[in-house]
Amino acid sequence: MSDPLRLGIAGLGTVGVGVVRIIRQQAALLSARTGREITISAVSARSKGRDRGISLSGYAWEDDPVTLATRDDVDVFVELMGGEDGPAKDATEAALKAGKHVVTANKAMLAIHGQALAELAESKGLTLRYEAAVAGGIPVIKTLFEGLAGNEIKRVMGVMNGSCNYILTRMENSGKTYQEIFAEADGLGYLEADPQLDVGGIDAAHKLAILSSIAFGTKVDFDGIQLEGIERVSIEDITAAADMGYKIKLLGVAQKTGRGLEQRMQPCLVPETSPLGQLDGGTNMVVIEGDAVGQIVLRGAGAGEGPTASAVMADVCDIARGWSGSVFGQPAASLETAQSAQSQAAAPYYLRMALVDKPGALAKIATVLGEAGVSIYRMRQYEHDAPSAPVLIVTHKTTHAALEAALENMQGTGVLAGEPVALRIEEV
Ligand SMILES: NC(=O)C1=CN([C@@H]2O[C@H](COP(=O)(O)OP(=O)(O)OC[C@H]3O[C@@H](n4cnc5c(N)ncnc54)[C@H](OP(=O)(O)O)[C@@H]3O)[C@@H](O)[C@H]2O)C=CC1
Ligand SMILES: N[C@@H](CCO)C(=O)O
Repeated sequence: MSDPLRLGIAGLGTVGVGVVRIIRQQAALLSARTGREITISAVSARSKGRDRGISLSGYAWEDDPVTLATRDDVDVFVELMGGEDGPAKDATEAALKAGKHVVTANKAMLAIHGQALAELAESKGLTLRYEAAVAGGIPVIKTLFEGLAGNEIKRVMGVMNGSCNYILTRMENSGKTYQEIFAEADGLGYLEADPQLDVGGIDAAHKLAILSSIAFGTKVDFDGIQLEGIERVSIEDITAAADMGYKIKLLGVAQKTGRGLEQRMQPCLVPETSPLGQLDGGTNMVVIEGDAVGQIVLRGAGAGEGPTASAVMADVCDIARGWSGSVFGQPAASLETAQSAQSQAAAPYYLRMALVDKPGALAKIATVLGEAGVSIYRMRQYEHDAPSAPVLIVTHKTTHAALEAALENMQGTGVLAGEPVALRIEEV
C-alpha cells in the first residue's frame, strides 16, 4: 500500500465536521477503495475550545489556516471555511504555492477567483477540486468531467439553492407570504449567515458560473449572469401559476448561443408535471443536455453535513488514487473569455395583471399585446368583488424585447390597476 494521504482541514463547521466523521468512521473502506490510508494531520477553525461533537484527538491544531495549509505533513489542503476572499483565498493560494493539492466546497471563492486559482494550480502541476461547491451531494462536476466528456454540452440548468426551493415550496403548500416563510426558514437555520446570498440568487449564481465554465470551456464569468432573486415572488403569483399548471422555481440556465454565453438565474415558471416542477423542499436538481446523450437529470441533497462531506470525500479519494486533471475540465489557459449574451430565444411568458373593471379594458390589453407581436395562448379572468379584475395570460412564444415593448405600452392604456407581473416560462 502507498504512503498515507495526509490532509489539513481548515473549517470545522457543518461540512468540516462531516468530513472528519467520514474519515474516522470509514477508514477501512476509504483505504480499500483508494489503496492508501487517508489521515488528518492538522485542523483549524476560529475557536479552538468549541465542542463540535466529534473527537479531534490526534490532530494538530493551527490557529492560522495559512500555517495549516503549508505544513510539511499536509499533502492536501481541505478548505471548508467559506467566503469569497479572506482566509479561504489566502490559505488556498498559500497551499498551492507550497505544492499542496486543494479540495474546497467554496463556490463563492471559485465563482470570483476560479480562473486565477486554476492557473496557479495548473502552473504547479497540482489538483484543485470542488465537487461539493455545486449542488452539495450531487456529483454534477464529475458527471460533466467524466460521464459526459464525449458530449458537446448544449444546455445546463437547474435548481441549485435548497433554501430558495424550500421557501417557494412552503409558500405554495401553506399559502403564506414570502415574508412569513422567509422568517420561518431563517428561524430554522436554513439560510446563510447573510440570507441575501440565498434569496438574492447569488449563491445559486455562483454555482451556475462554475458549471458554465466546465460545460462550455469558458472562463468563470459570474458578472455575466443575468441575476434576480426570489424576494419579489408573491403568494398571488405562486397561486395563480399553480392554477395555470405551473410551479415557480429559482432556475439557473446556461447555454451557448450564436451571440455568446447566455447565463441567467431568475424565478421562472416550469410545468408542474416536469421533473423540475416536482422538486419540492430543499432538494437540488441539475438538468444537463448533451448532443450525444440527450437530457439527463440529477437530483439529490444540495446541502447538509453528510451530502456535502460526501462530495468533498469524492475529491479527496480521487487525489488519493492519483487522479488529476485540469481544474475546469480543460487547461485554464485554453478557456475562452465568455461573451455574455442576453437571451433572445423566444419563450412563453406568464402575465398577471389587475385591470380596471370597465368595458373595453381587456380589449385594450389584447390590442397592445397584438401590436407588439405577442400572441395570447391562454387567458383567465377570475370572479372578483374588488373594483379591479384579476387577469392571467399565458402567451405563445415571444421574445423578451417584444414582451418588454408590450409592457411599456400597457402603461399608456389607462386600464392597469397595478403593476403587471411578467415571468418567463421555461420549457424543460
Ligand atoms: N453547509 C452546507 O450544506 C454547504 C456548504 N458549502 C460550503 O462549504 C463551506 C463551509 O460551509 P459550512 O461548513 O456550512 O460553514 P460553517 O459556517 O458551518 O463553518 C465554517 C467553519 O470555518 C471556520 N472559520 C471561519 N473563519 C475562519 C478563520 N478565519 N480561520 C479559521 N477557521 C475559520 C469556522 O470556525 P468556528 O467553528 O470556530 O467558528 C467554522 O468551523 C463554505 O464554503 C460553504 O459555502 C457547500 C455546500 C453545502
Ligand atoms: N445555502 C445553500 C447551501 C448549499 O450551498 C443552499 O440553500 O443551497
